Amino acid sequence: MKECLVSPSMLAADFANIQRDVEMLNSSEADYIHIDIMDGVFVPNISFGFPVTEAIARHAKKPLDFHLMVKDATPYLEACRDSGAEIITVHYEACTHLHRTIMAIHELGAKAGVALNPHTPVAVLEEIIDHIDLALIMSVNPGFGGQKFIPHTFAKVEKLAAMAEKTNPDLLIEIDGGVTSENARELVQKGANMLVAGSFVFKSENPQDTIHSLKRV
Ligand SMILES: O=C(CO)[C@H](O)[C@H](O)COP(=O)(O)O
Ligand SMILES: [Fe+2]
Repeated sequence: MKECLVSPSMLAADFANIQRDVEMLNSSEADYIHIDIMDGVFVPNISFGFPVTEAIARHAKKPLDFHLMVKDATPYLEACRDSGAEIITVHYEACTHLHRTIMAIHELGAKAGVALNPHTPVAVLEEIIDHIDLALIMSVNPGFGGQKFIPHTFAKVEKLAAMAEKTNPDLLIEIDGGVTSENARELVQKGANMLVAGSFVFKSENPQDTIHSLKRV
């Protein structure tokens, strides 16, 4: 049995009952709370903005893991940190000056992550892997919750884990999109150590039990 970190995504929470859902996560075995920020430009959807993330932060007792699906993350990094972000993840595909962005996140005192879309090879991380705390492999095309897991993700996780082993063995390898108990075991076997789950947690009969089972794949 391998234990991994679980970061349930608030994208699948009931937005009319945010406090209730955050408190449910507080008393669960979740390690983080995943916050999806979408700008309607980098991805064809808009999720929620900082007034909402601040409300989440007011009630959250778990660290917040921000996933920025925005065309230009720079103007929002400080607001993420002010909203309690412990991890701030930006997309490789959206950052021209990725190294500068990673440094800016670290200067704010947060952990820095880089997310890769399904079509982006993990090899693009080669020159930045030593400078980041987390790599997020998207296992769906970003923008929406409740999509089907893309199986090619397994091979990407395996490649990334091999890369990380050489130079950054503490790297968090996070998988996001369509994660369920069906694919979680293989993801962890291939080297993932942090799972995001939105629909699978919030749409289940007992979200706390579901989180418990994901931690023990
Ligand atoms: O980044 C995301 C979408 O772009 C979400 O974190 C992800 O989709 C989680 O939702 P689900 O587990 O329902 O797929
Ligand atoms: Fe996400």
